[in-house]
This record gives sequence, structure tokens and C-alpha cells, in this order.
Amino acid sequence: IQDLPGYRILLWQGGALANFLLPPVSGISPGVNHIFRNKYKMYEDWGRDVFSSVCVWPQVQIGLTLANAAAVKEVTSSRARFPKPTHDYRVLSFFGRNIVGSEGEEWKRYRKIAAPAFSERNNRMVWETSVKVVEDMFNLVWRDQDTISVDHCVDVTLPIALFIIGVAGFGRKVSWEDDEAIPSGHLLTFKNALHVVTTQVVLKLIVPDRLFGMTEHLRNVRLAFDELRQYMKEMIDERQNSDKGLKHDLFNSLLDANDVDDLSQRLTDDELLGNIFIFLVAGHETTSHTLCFAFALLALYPEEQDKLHHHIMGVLSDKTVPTYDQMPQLTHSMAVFNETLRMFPPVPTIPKISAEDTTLVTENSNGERQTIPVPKGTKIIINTVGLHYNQKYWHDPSTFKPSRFLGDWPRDAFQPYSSGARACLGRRFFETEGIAILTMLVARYKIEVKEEPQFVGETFEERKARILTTRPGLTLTPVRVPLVFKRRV
Ligand code: HEM
Repeated sequence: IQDLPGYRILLWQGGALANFLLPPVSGISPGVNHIFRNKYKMYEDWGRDVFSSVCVWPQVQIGLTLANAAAVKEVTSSRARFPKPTHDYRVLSFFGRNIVGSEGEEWKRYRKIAAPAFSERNNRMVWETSVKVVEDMFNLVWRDQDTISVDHCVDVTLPIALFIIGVAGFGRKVSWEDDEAIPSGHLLTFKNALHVVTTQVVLKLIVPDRLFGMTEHLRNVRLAFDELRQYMKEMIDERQNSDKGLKHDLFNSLLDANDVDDLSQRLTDDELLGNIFIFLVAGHETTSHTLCFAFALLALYPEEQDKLHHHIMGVLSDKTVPTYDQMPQLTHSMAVFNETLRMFPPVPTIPKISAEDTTLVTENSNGERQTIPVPKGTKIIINTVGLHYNQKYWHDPSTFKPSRFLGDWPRDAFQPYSSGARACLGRRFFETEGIAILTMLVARYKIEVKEEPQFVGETFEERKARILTTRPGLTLTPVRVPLVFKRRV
């Protein structure tokens, strides 16, 4: 890699220890959440849109971390040359092999099974489900209160996202009213089990199985894994024994794959569980966190919230409930999400590996093209955060400006969903639910940061830093976003 500047460290920068546990220690580890903390800074320091990493544990590894749009495009559009390092996805494969953590023929089989479920018919169902879930929240939970105050916005956005993937993805009947009841035969609610598994799954990588009985916390994590497995098995049994007739959701696509005559095309029980888990996780965590960051940004930038509200009022004929056919007109709601995903991409890094000796072309800080040698076996990290804060593509990148997505924008420099053959399959699913939820909420409520006595007198920048603090998780996670929703109508 011709002495390309970068990290020379003991621990691989993308590993669980380096990214989740250890502080920055020179020569050892770049520190927890270093990709999001540093954004484009490493590239400024090292003078180009790529930096190298050389580490020795858990094995000797060379890496190139990219924040250059052309180089990223080359990587995402050459699947054979830059496949996924499937070993890096084992954190998502505890319940079984699945579409996100596979490659080659195996991945093609999963994608062929899952892709048809993301149809226009399903999008319409996602929209209708989202409207119903939010209306129920207004009527059954928020009721006639003029002000709703929450200590952490994820407490609102997580159940919304979970109900929608439950209903529109898996035909699971859940409601705000019975959300907290533990069904007989279980020790945790479904929501709780899924939440513990998604937030604690990294422990499964670090702690050997035999130690999971040692502390109460570890026992709870083990219980959540067991409970979630049981819930998913019950969902399969229930659906297999019911009339699948008119349902066109994700679940039927996965189960129908098991009705084919060609045994080699069928999913094994583990593959079925693995893929159900992936859709549950992909379908709720990204959505919940993105909604939370969007609400936080709108609360911090009230003038942007006013513009959004004004636009929504111009589109909605009855001023409260948007229809699916109005979705293409809700351009400002879409722009708010794109800007939120630019600033807070839920998947900050997307790993690939070089399958051959090759090269990549990138740029130095003067905009001069540079050809970088890429030996076979090099890890290629697409740094969506670095790309999204690269001033070559985005003016004033730390400021929330949804209007940059109302005209034309540099598409190749916007990669929250990755791109090419391995791009996110649920992008439209998210956009549909997100626009419905945001539009309904902003039409009826004004979002503000909750005032708390201990923070009186803080500056805007301090408040912004506090509200928008993140930590690493399966996806980029907001730490604590205290908000107030004040009724407008
Ligand atoms: C804000 C919302 C979302 C974002 C930012 C997002 C982002 C991504 C990214 C970056 C990838 C590629 C990951 C990698 O290569 O390691 C991906 C893959 C995927 N996403 Fe999403 N996602 C979102 C919502 C969803 C939803 C709602 C679903 C399903 C209901 C979903 C299903 C999938 C699937 C199945 C894949 C694997 C595609 C494949 O490899 O063929 N995503 N997503």
C-alpha cells in the first residue's frame, strides 16, 4: 500500500474491542465510536480521501477506509472484485445464515426469495399500517394531553417501528394497549426480548457461551436470546397453520420458499430463523434511530421545522392524515430524512474485501487523482460518515439543511443505504413508513427540546452536542434525546 498514511495499531479498527470497548490509545486502538467521532477529520489530517490501517490482532490485516465518492462507487458496483467479508457479519448470524451476512450463490438465493416481498402492494400496506399505528398512539396513549414529555425519544420511535415491521412484515397483531403484557409461556415481552438481543448482541462476540451464567446481566441476555428464538418459532408455527391466502408480506415470501419442490432451494430451519431475525432487526432499529435523530434535529432547528410544517399543510387536504397517493408530493419530509441520514447514517461503515490484486482511484486534498494499489485480501471500509461530511461534496456539512436535498445533490456521495447489488432492500419500506410518521407527527405536534434545570444556560452548540450524542451499536445509536411534543391542533 506504498506507505499510504493511516493507523498502525494493534487492534483491527472495526473489531468489537476497538469499536465498542476501548478508549483511544495510540498504537493500540482508535477508540470507541472513532468513525463517527472523527467524521472527516482523519482524512484532513492524512491529506486524502482514503487512509490505510495496518493491524496485527486478531490477525495481520491491511485496510483502506474510503470517503471518496468515485472510489466508493467503484467498490459497490464491482461485487465480484469487492465481495463482503462474511466473517465480519457473524454478529448478525447467531440465529442462522441470512441475506445480510452471506455472499455468492447463497446470497443470491436469499435475495431471490426476499426481494419480491418489497412490492408496491407491500409499500401501500406499510403506509396504511404506519398511519394506523401513529393514530392509535395519538388516541390511545397520548390521548387529550396538550404536551407529551419524553426522557428519550427512542421510547416513542422504537415501538412505532417495531409495530410496523411486526404488522407489515410479519402480520403480527400488536397494539399499544397489550404492548406491555407478557404472554403465557414467556418470561419477557417480544419487544423486550428483541431490544435486549439487538442492544447486547456484541457481548455474544466477546463473552464465551460458558460464561453467560456468571452475572445477572449475562443471564438476562441469554434469556432474551432464548425468548426471541421461541417467539420467532411461534410466529412460524402460527403462520404455517393459518390461512396465508391474502397476505403478501415478507413472512409469506420466506415461508413460500419452503413450499418449492427443489429441496436445494428451500430454507433450512436455521436459515428461516436467521432471515426473520435480520428483517426484524433491519426493519426496526434503523427506522427507530433515524426517526429519533430527525425529531431531535427538528427540535434543535425550529426554523427548519416551521418550513416542514408549512409544506405539509400545503399538501394535506384534511390537515392531519396523509394518503399514500400524496407521498410523492411530500418532498420536504423526504428531504428531512435524507439530511438526517446524511448526518447520522445508521450504518457508519460498510465492509468489503478485495478478491484480487487491484487498484482504486481516489483524490488528495488538492483534488488530484491518485491510484492506490489494493493487494488481494485488503479490507475495504466504505466510511459513510467520512463521505457524508466531505466538504468536496457537502457545503457546511455539520449544519442541518434539508433544502440541500430539494434540488440536485451528489448522489454518489450519499450512501446511507449502500448501493449496487448489495444495496438496502428495505429502502422504500423505510421511506414509506418514515414519511407517513413524520408527516402525521409534525402536522399535529410541535417538537421541542425538553428543558431540564441542570442544563439551563447552555449554548446552542453545547445543547446540540448533548442531544445528538451517539454511541456505537448494531446501528448508530442516540444516547438520550429528551423531547417535548406540543399539540398544534
Ligand atoms: C433508515 C433505514 C435503513 C437504512 C439506513 C438501511 C441501510 C442499509 C445498509 C447500509 C445496508 C447494506 C449493509 C451492508 O452491506 O453491510 C442494508 C442492507 C439491507 N437492508 Fe437496510 N436499511 C434501512 C432500513 C431497512 C428496512 C426497513 C429493511 C427491511 C424491512 C431493511 C432490509 C435490508 C436488507 C434485507 C438488507 C440486505 C440486502 C442484501 O444484502 O441483499 N433495511 N441496509
